[in-house]
Amino acid sequence: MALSLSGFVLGDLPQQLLRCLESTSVGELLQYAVAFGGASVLSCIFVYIPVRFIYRVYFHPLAGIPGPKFQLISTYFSRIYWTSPKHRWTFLFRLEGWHEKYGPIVRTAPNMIHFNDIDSYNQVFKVGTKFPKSASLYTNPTTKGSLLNITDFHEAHLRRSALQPYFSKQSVRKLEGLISTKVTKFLDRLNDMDTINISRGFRCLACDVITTYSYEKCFEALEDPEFAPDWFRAFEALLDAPPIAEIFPFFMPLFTWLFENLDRSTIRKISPSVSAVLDFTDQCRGAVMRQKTRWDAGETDMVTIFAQLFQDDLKKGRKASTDEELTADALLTISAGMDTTGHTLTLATFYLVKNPDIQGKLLGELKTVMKHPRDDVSEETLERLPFLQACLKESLRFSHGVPGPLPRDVPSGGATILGNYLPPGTIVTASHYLYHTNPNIFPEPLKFNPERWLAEDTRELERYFMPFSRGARVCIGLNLAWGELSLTLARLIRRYEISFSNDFKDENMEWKPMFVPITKGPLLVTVRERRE
Ligand code: HEM
Repeated sequence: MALSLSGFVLGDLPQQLLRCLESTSVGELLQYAVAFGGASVLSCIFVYIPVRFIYRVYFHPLAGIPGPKFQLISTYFSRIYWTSPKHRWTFLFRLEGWHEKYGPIVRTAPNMIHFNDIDSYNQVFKVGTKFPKSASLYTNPTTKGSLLNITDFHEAHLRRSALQPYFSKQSVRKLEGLISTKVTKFLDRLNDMDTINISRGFRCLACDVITTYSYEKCFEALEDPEFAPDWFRAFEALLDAPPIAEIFPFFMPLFTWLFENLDRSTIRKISPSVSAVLDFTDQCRGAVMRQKTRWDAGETDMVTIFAQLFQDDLKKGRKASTDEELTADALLTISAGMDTTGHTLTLATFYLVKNPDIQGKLLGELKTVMKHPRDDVSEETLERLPFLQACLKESLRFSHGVPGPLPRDVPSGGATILGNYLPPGTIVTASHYLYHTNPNIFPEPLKFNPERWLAEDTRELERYFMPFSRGARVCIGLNLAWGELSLTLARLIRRYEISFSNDFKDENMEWKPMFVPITKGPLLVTVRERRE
């Protein structure tokens, strides 16, 4: 029987529909479903998407902001395009070209703009900013519950102010002996290795510093014969998440839920990397929970960055962190401190080996405060060495911290950027990479040239230098990072003659802008003790 819709009277439409369905065969129903589905897809392709595109280009509140039109077709289309093998990890570099073509403000998605203008950067990334972190990026399940993912200002301020005292310059100075001990261990290890994957070595060093510093429990990554503990390789594998996770981000919570609820041996069979990361998370949870138990039992005299988070702060109205939040922050401090510091030291070493004249000048300066190659030195002394500081700044400029784009939301009430009104909810983005490579500020930006930091007036360079980001969400570990960077680089260069290993190629240092920059391959070196 043909399904007739003609006789329906609105009042008893449900009954009529039921009767009609009863007398319809399954085959006919399927035919209708296919026809309906097909019609929907066709009207979506030929009506909905074009109409929406025309609206976005000509009538949307951001229509006046120039930018590539193909970015306005569909978010899914863009995600598929930018995760395709040819274009994956190239978005950041394409931004450069767009800014050249369209000017300092570019519309990069229907509801998103990117700006390349230092005054606007300082407007958005300042202390007391009204632009919160955007949930469009800070929802990564691996950092769920941690400080990094908090978008609410008040909540972030409470969490930061509980952690910050442990990362003040004074606190870091007190634990300088700890950093020095780990640096000595790292340097001694290099002596008995042939070809050294120093990219991993630096990360293991940073891991051992931050875990000892955070909760007394050193993870002993430097003990691994190849500087490659299992969990560490797993992190490397996971950083390169499959494109499908980027195209359909809403599947991520489902995967996370699945992995949280399957038993570990099953997960190991499905994905050894995920299983190793979960083991590592358990290790972090175990370390921080052991401390919490001791704290709750009244044993408050211990090294921990979590002391304040273990308890309520009634005065400020902050509740003690949950076990999940403590675990997430433990994981965050390790991953945030390990990769960024490791990457910067890798680039510093690469450029110093590549430029023997620069290395020679640095060595000369180091000899003025370290008479013998194996001498220890304090950070305070190193702070007075202008060329070392210049080399570190140049390495940080090349490493970018988090290259971008970093998204922030326009607050209620809207905002004006570069003369353009942006309605509330617009996502504004900025990329540290573009400031660090601005040729008007850093002539020959891709040349490693520490001398630029020794000019008489470097105020303009400093204005464009933000490897630790700026403002309300500036890196919490920057004092610790400076301590690690200066002590490690100074003692490494003073103690060893370093050469590239035969297996090393310069292309290894090309990098992909994931959330942090990841080089194409490792820095492989050989070392020889300086005999003096
Ligand atoms: C060379 C070393 C480092 C660089 C270049 C660096 C860079 C950065 C940058 C650019 C951000 C802002 C990210 C964003 O807005 O999404 C950040 C955040 C953060 N960094 Fe670092 N970092 C370094 C070392 C460290 C260390 C050693 C720690 C140790 C605890 C650390 C802990 C953090 C934390 C917890 C945050 C999140 C802050 C928040 O969301 O409020 N970082 N870092």
